[in-house]
Amino acid sequence: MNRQGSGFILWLTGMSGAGKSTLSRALRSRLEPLRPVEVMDGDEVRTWLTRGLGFSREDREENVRRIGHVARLLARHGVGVIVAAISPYQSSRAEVRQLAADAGLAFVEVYIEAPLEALIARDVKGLYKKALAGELPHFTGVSDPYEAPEAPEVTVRSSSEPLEAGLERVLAALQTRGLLAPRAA
Ligand SMILES: Nc1ncnc2c1ncn2[C@@H]1O[C@H](COP(=O)(O)OS(=O)(=O)O)[C@@H](OP(=O)(O)O)[C@H]1O
Ligand SMILES: Nc1ncnc2c1ncn2[C@@H]1O[C@H](COP(=O)(O)OP(=O)(O)O)[C@@H](O)[C@H]1O
Repeated sequence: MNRQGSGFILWLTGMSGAGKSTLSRALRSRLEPLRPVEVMDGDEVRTWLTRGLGFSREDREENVRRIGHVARLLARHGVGVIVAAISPYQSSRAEVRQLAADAGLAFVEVYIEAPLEALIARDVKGLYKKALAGELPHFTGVSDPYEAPEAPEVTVRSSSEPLEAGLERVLAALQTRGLLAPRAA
């Protein structure tokens, strides 16, 4: 346990449009009154921390590694860090989980699952249309792999359950681990 007792990394993984940003915003609203919280969203992180990285395997691994490093720094000081990144490779997610474990920090992996057909139908950003037309190489789920987690702490099925249901399960997972209490003074 770290000195301040309650820093953690809540890692949301899933394909584009699965609902990572939506769930992270909902989680932030619920957690903020209780404790310090930061959201690290792939889209935003790529504008700052990992600007210049692309979507090759090597670049995605580097992206995830840097996010994991900063998340650990924050969590070590008692912040509840919510990461929302596709993070498609099992080995990368295992690496950041290990980083957290080495620092004595809780790591809670949340898999946001939705069938590809549902994501194509949603297509919030119009990226699937482009990818299916062959205009976006290395697009996760279409022309690039997504390795689903085998044993995530929580699975959220965003195409078949309301946001609130998944949200409550994630909060319950934090509660069970004693991570919802306000940070000790
Ligand atoms: N080729 C390709 N594949 C997947 N996603 C793409 C791609 N090109 C751009 N985008 C946009 O980048 C966002 C994903 O960035 P991440 O940092 O989360 O990706 S990763 O974890 O490094 O795999 C992702 O955001 P989300 O839709 O919020 O997941 C997309 O908007
Ligand atoms: N549990 C849910 N039930 C129904 N629709 C959802 C759910 N979660 C997310 N969505 C919808 O799916 C889309 C997901 O977008 P977003 O959160 O930006 O995904 P991501 O960050 O994974 O790319 C949004 O339009 C959102 O309203």
